[in-house]
Amino acid sequence: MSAALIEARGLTVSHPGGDLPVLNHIDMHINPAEIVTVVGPNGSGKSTLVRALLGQIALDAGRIQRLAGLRIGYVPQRVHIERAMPMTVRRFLSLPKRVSDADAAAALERTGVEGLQARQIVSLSGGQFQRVLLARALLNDPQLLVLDEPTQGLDQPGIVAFYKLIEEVRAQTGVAILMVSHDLLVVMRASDRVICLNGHVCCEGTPQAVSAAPAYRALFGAESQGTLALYRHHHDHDHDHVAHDAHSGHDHAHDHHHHHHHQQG
Ligand SMILES: Nc1ncnc2c1ncn2[C@@H]1O[C@H](COP(=O)(O)OP(=O)(O)OP(=O)(O)O)[C@@H](O)[C@H]1O
Repeated sequence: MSAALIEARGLTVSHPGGDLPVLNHIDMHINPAEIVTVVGPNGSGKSTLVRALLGQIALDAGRIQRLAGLRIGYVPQRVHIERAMPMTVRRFLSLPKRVSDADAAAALERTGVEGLQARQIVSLSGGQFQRVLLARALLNDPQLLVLDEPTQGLDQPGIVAFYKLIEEVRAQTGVAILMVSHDLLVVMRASDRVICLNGHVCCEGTPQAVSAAPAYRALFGAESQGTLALYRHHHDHDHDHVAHDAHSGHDHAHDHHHHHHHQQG
């Protein structure tokens, strides 16, 4: 039996009207207390994967296995959340489920925004709102937090601070975290495992392995050079994790090296 919190096998998903599947035969899992980040270009199916894992959309094929009674805290993309409603932080934390004042206060404190209860949601900064969303997602004591582009709209210091907070929350609570993100550099530092998605799983493994993988570098081009450089810089003396997932049985069909043979004239 698998010890994973959630596991997908052969996950294939199409959207209505789309002729080709958005996700093709995805195999993935998340272990307890693990921080896993899904990266990929726009439209590569990241949000679709998250919604499929949450059981929000129908599958064409494959299956998803969740640990019995798995508690998930979900923070959808911020752009999809209505913020204009007049509502205090305190009331927002009691939606959809009523929570005690003590629990609300503890959650805000844990995410570094203690004392904001009386504030209107609309008056919060982007970073404060993100932390309030995280506080709400933590209220049901989840075993798995799912965050879809949690740092969208934050500035660089805000992004760094948010990932630091995520790591603290994981250390304190043992929650596993599945994130979708575009912040390649920061993601690489804050994740235990990275899944590079482009309709299928292009490559996956430790941040270091993924940032060196040809499929990842082909997908992200110049931006990937930055993450690789970062890894060389931070892991110059680390010889244990140099090998990437060549032995994991994942699809490396897109990892071809092209050797050009020049004929001598
Ligand atoms: N409800 C839907 N109905 C039809 N097509 C959809 C739907 N949701 C997403 N799609 C399409 O599926 C593809 C994958 O979308 P998805 O949002 O999963 O990608 P993404 O990697 O999260 O993109 P982004 O980085 O831009 O958020 C896109 O081509 C998108 O237009």
